[in-house]
Amino acid sequence: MSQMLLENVTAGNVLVAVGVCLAGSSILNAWRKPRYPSSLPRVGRDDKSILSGLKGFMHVGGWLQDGYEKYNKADKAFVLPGVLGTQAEVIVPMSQMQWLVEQPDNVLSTSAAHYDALNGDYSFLTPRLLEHPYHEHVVHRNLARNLNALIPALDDEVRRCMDDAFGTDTENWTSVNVWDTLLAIVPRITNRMMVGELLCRNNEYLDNMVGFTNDVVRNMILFNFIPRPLRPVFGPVLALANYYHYSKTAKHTLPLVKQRMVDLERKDAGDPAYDDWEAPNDYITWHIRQATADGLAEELDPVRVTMRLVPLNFAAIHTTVMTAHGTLLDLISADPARGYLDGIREEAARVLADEGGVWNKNALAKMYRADSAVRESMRVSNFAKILVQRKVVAREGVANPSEGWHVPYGGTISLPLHGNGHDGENFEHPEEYDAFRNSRGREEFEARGVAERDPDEGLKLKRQSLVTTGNTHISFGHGRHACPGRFFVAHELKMILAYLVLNYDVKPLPERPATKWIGLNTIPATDARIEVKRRTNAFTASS
Ligand code: HEM
Repeated sequence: MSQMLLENVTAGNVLVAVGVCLAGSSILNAWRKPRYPSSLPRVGRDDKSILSGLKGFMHVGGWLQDGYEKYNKADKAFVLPGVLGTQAEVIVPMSQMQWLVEQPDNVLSTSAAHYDALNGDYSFLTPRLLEHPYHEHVVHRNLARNLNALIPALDDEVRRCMDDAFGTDTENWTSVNVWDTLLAIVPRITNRMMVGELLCRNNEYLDNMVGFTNDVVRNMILFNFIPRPLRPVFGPVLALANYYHYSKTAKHTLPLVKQRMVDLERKDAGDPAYDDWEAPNDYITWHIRQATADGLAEELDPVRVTMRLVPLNFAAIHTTVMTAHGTLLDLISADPARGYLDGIREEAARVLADEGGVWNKNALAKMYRADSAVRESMRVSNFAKILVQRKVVAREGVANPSEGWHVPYGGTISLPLHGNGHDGENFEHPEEYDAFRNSRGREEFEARGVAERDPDEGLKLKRQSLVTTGNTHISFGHGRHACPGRFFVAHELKMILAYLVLNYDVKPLPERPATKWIGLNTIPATDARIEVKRRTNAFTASS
């Protein structure tokens, strides 16, 4: 039987099977799509053929831009068609952002949009994890308030893993693949915050956590080709790799979580053996403390805690790696005459000298140039074309007060990240990477005497920081569901950048390795390489 099956696996048969799946997917997609009002203008394909749907994958970015120029800039929403397995969405103008993000969660839901986009039915071990994203609540409540205390640990981890990844050879140039290097650095630093010092350096744990996030991304692509009625059959098969990778991480996290629960209980009970013990400042402690305070027995199951680490790593790893990758390539391929790397080097050395040579909240807050370089890269080298997706979960749908249209239950509404970030009315020379675009004004303001500083102007300039989301900066979302990890990311990326420029010379790249687009998402230039050499007068950040 299996012999017969194998004999039938020819290129032709595979193509036919893929074609049938695509056709089925497109037909079912058309049938189940939410009916958007006819008063909303449409962009993109004007016929419903499968071929047009397939070609749409290549053209959807252009359609989105057309809609942005024609409708969003005139304060109007429009419908962007779905391509392949994705669903059509309503793209609202930035003037409606406040309305969008202020809708209650039982009308427009962030988590339901994430659940659909990430295939929450299958890709995250149990649907419960994304149906009730308790890990997000824990992060919202705990990360920012514990961040300052985490800085010395992050600094320590940055130094260690940057030395490991970039080497310490002061004689020869070393060529490194930027993507792979960041994948060796970022998960480790991020997990120092999530699971602490010992586990964050465990390669088996890290490799499998990264493996899991890759599984989710791969499934996001593959599910597009599987018609919805067939997903209960194929979904569990696609999720096998996710279970495998999770179980390899749980091998390490489960004993840690169980031990932490015992330690916290004994400490709280006043056990004298724990007089000198301090609870580690990491996600595991925050989760146990938060779930205890919230009285949620379900979230105190040690297995559940280990599972929560998985979507959290998913939210943190690729987003940060893509942002760091974009920023490094933008900086290194900019004209050296613009002095970006030297400028950040000068800033980092000056700020660290002022603060006694160690990173702390004040020192990091003064890294205006590094802060600006990252924010500007998120604008010009955006990793998605639309963002801030919300799903209509109110049975009666949602009505828009500005234009009067109504979107039914199941519809999706988003913001035009790319159009807004590349709009000449928002940014002078919008296609140019101007690393210090957001820091020049701040530096100039700081250089004035105190009497000459207008506090309102100071406040306005502060809004140009990486973590301040708003009309012209939505890369972290906006409103109450804006990324709660962004304060952590700002610290992490500034420390990485500072360590790199203080301790390494980097050869400029003649041109920016190209980013490709697949539908509305980027495929970063994962083969890009840079050459680095350890500086003989290296300035170890916390030495
Ligand atoms: C450069 C890196 C990152 C980027 C670009 C990024 C971007 C985003 C965006 C766009 C959203 C969705 C906002 C919305 O739909 O309105 C989001 C949500 C979220 N991010 Fe991040 N993120 C990054 C890093 C992190 C890190 C390191 C963590 C964890 C420590 C994290 C945790 C979360 C969580 C928990 C949410 C869900 C918030 C909610 O729905 O209330 N992110 N992020």
